[in-house]
Parts: sequence; structure tokens; C-alpha cells
Amino acid sequence: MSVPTIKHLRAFVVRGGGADYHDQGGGHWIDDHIATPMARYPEYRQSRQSFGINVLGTLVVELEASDGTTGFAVTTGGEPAAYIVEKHLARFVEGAKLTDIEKIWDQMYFATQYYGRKGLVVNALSGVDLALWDLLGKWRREPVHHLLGGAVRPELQFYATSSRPDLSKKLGFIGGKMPLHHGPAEGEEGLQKNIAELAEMRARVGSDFWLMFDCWMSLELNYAIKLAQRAHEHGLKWIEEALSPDDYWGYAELKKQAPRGMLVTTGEHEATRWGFRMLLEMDCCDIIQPDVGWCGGMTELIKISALADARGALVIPHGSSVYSYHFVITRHNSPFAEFLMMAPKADEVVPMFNPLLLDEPVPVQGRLGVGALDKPGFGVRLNPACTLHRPYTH
Ligand SMILES: C[C@H](O)[C@H](O)[C@@H](O)[C@@H](O)C(=O)O
Ligand SMILES: [Mg+2]
Repeated sequence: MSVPTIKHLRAFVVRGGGADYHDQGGGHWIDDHIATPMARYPEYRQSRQSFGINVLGTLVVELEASDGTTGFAVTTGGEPAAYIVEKHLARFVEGAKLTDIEKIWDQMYFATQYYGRKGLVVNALSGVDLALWDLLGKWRREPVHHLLGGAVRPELQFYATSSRPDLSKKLGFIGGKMPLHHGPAEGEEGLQKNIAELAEMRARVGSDFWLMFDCWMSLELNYAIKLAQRAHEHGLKWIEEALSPDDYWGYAELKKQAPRGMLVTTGEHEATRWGFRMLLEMDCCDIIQPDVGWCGGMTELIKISALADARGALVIPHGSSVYSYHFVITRHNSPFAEFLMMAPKADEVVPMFNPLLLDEPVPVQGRLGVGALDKPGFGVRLNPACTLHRPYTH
């Protein structure tokens, strides 16, 4: 069987949609006084968009093979990522066979290692890698989860991330992860508000529903320990991304000091097998949460997951729609998935990357059967109503 080669790689940007680091309208729960490292500056405390969380926007990577098969993927990266894809990464992709996924990854990573390794460059690399997996699936007419070894369970179960776990419970999710609203700069008063919010939600959802805090890198170690200790009274299941992603030492200490039974999680802003090896070998957390669009793509997530599996750690990828669903359903150490509630009031289930992807599946009563993932590749199409712009060529 002759394998087609990749003729064209194109990088596009598009505004709007694309989940939480993108343009949101006013009053959206995901941009309402969420604690961040910038919250030490009062002028940047109310809105993450005020300090530029949406400055990059979406990267769309499109591939076209010699037999006409096409594949694509979306991630976070915008014009700078498009530049890296067109001006640097394209040379390793065009002309390669569409099955050369490992070799392309290796060349993309080590050719950019001198200025990449994490962040924007690995986001761009991840976008190319996901597009390659979509292309391979489209060519083989198989869903990506088949290419990964197939489903180990008949359906996915989801927890939901939003400011309203009480509504998430009503919508059938197995748990609710709330953004932390007050960081150390707001002192004891802010800490008490955080705990009061948790207590209120616990009263609304009852004792069995999972409740978690997402701290989005906003805390320092002592505050995180205090928050964990006080939140323990209200059955907090896990404290997420409390510290800077680079503070491996702080995470290791937080995990030692966390109340028995409370989980420490992190990883959505970590990248590559090496970064996650550090988190795992320094015993920083109980659950790692790579974002497959940021950590190095599917090719790297496979490696990261094997490292975690060998140590009995769970891998619950940061919400990234179909790009994580196809992975989670194939791994025993990924027993559930995240769903990011992108409806402004968190009161209804809408596609995570809305409106970018047509046929994007969403959980129903907090579950998604494997049948919803059975289209070739990642099973989604770009919405033609979303205007793509190609800022660079090569
Ligand atoms: C809602 C949180 O503050 C983040 O924006 C969220 O996207 C991420 O941290 C997550 O774990 O979903
Ligand atoms: Mg998070």
C-alpha cells in the first residue's frame, strides 16, 4: 500500500470561540474575578482578559495529502504560532509520508528546542501533531481512538468546570470544579470568601458530589496549605494548579501537607515527557492534567501517560474537547474527563470550542458513549461560517 505524502501545511488564525483563553463576552463566568498570578495588581484582578489571557487566540493547522485527504486541528496560539508553523515546522511536514508522525514530532521538537520546549512553541507543535493524527485517521477512515489501541470502556464520564457546580450536578456531571475567586493579595478576607463559596456549594450539592478548586497558578505555598486545610472541612476533592508550574518544590511540599484524602493536581501548563517526568518523580501531584493541545500533542501525551501509568498516577487531560476524549477513552489511568462549561451562565451544555467545530460531541447527562467518537480522525469539521485568516505563508 503506497502511503500518501503531505503536500501542504497551512496555518490559520480565527477570533472567537476555542474555549477559555479566547474572546468572551461580558458577564461570562470564566472571566469573572478568577484568581490568577496577576491578581496581585488590583487593576488586573477582575478580568483575565484585562491582562491578555485572550491575546493569542486560536491556531488552526490544516494538512493536505497527495491523495487529497485533508486533516486539521485547533489549539491556542494565534499569529505567533502560525508564524512558527509556516516558517519553521512546515519543512519537516511537507514531503513526509502521512504515517511519519513520530519522526515529524522528533524533528519539530529538536529543531525548535533552542527556543521552544514549552509554551507557545509546543502549542504550535501540538497543533501540527493533532492535525497529523486527524489526517491519519481520515486516510485510514478510522477514529483516532482506534489508532490509539481502542476504547477500554463503553463511555466517557465527565466532571464539569464552571462557577456553578450545583447546575453541573443537575446536568448529570460527576463533579464540579470551581475557579478560585480570591488570591493571597485579598488576604484573610479573600480566603474566607473562598471557603464560604465552597461551603455554599457543598450545601447545594450534598456530600457525595465532587467539588474541586481550580487555582490557576495564583497561590503561594502557605496560602495553598491553609486553603486546603480549611476546604477539607467541606470535602474538597482536589486542589488544582495552586502554584506556578515551575514550582516543583512547592508542589512536592503541598502534596506532603495536603489533608489526607485530598488530591493535589496540576499540569495543564506543563509540557513534554520531560516536564511531566519532573512532576511525577518529584511526587508533586496525584493527578496530572496535560492539555493535549499544549503539552506536545497526541504523540507526546501517549508518552506522558505511560510515565504516569507506571507510577500509578491518573492522567485527566485539561478540557480540550475531542482532542482529549479520543485519548481518555483508551486509557485505564484516565477514568474520567473534564468538560469546560462555555455557556456564560454555566447553565447549559454547549460545545467546548463553539462555534469553531461542527459535529463537536457534548456529554449528555455527563456521559458520552464511544459511538459519538466513531467518525474518522477526531470526527469534527471546521465551521465554514468562521472566517479563517492565513497571516503567513512559506
Ligand atoms: C476555569 C479555570 O480558571 C481555567 O480557565 C480552566 O480553563 C482550566 O484551568 C481548567 O482546568 O479547566
Ligand atoms: Mg485548571
